[in-house]
Amino acid sequence: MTSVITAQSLTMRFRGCDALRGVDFAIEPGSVFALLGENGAGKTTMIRIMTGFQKPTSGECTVCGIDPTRHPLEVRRRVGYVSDAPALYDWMSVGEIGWFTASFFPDGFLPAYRESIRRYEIPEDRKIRHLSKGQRAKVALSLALAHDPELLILDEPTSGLDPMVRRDFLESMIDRAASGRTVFLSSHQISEVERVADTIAILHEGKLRVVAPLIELKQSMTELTVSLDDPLVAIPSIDEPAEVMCDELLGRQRRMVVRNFTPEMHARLASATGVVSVHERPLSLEEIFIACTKGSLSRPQGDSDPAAVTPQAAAMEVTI
Ligand SMILES: Nc1ncnc2c1ncn2[C@@H]1O[C@H](COP(=O)(O)OP(=O)(O)OP(=O)(O)O)[C@@H](O)[C@H]1O
Repeated sequence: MTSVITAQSLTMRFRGCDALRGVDFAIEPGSVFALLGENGAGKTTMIRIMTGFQKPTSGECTVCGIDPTRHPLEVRRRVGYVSDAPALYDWMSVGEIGWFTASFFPDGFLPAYRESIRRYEIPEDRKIRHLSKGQRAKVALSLALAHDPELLILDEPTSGLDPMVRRDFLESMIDRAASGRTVFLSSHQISEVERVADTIAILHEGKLRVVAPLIELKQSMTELTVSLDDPLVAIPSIDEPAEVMCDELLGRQRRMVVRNFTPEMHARLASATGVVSVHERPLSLEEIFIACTKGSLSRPQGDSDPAAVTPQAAAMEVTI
């Protein structure tokens, strides 16, 4: 299957800031792919590169098989894109902006746009500058969808929409994916994303911490609570294929979020000297997000636990 979007070692360095640090992923057609990340994680930068508005410092990206750096207009013709702050011509009316945009697309754009505007109950003769924030978002979405693009790229698509419209809109994304089209969205709204996305990527300080199908991601992450005899006791290190996403010491309890933790590792940990008990608990997507975005990646840390090891916990770790 040909990927709709690919990113290879994508890096974006602004003055004094590494917005993206070696990002790799590939998105297959017919999926709803959600890019999650805290403020400043690099989501908009990623989208600006994909849509040809930003040239990466290094690395490669393709969108619908096209390099957006070399052919930005071609990419923008093929995809539907709504930015986090859609720039619409304020002096046009809702009808005029549809008519104007239709001139860049094949026949069929204008009737589809007008139908969408009618469903959102926005008067065609109203000026863009007189629309509410939510109405502007609806106009931007209608413009992005009217040519029925094979790929829809949405930066914070639901900000400004009321809960009813938000739900309907996100559910319509599932229908798009079912018909073979692809949706890429960036969001902070984890509970909403969880309802619609089939693949999740979590970006933290410009680095992708995880990219995986939602179900697989949730099955692979576990929270470990290790009760200890003594807070200074050394416990066996958790090695590959497992990955410690975060690690905290709370009194005599070590709390870790671990990916790909196996029953053998559990048995080894539970039988270690000084370990009283080991409890495992599945995590919600929100808890996974917090575990992946806690702490700073720029601090010098061990390879197996790049997220947030407390100094005490790091000092206690031994390899067996
Ligand atoms: N043109 C620029 N010049 C300098 N720094 C920039 C520029 N654009 C973005 N950055 C920086 O790059 C980092 C990533 O910004 P970006 O807008 O991609 O984050 P984001 O994940 O979309 O955040 P938010 O959720 O707050 O919108 C931030 O630290 C930001 O300050």
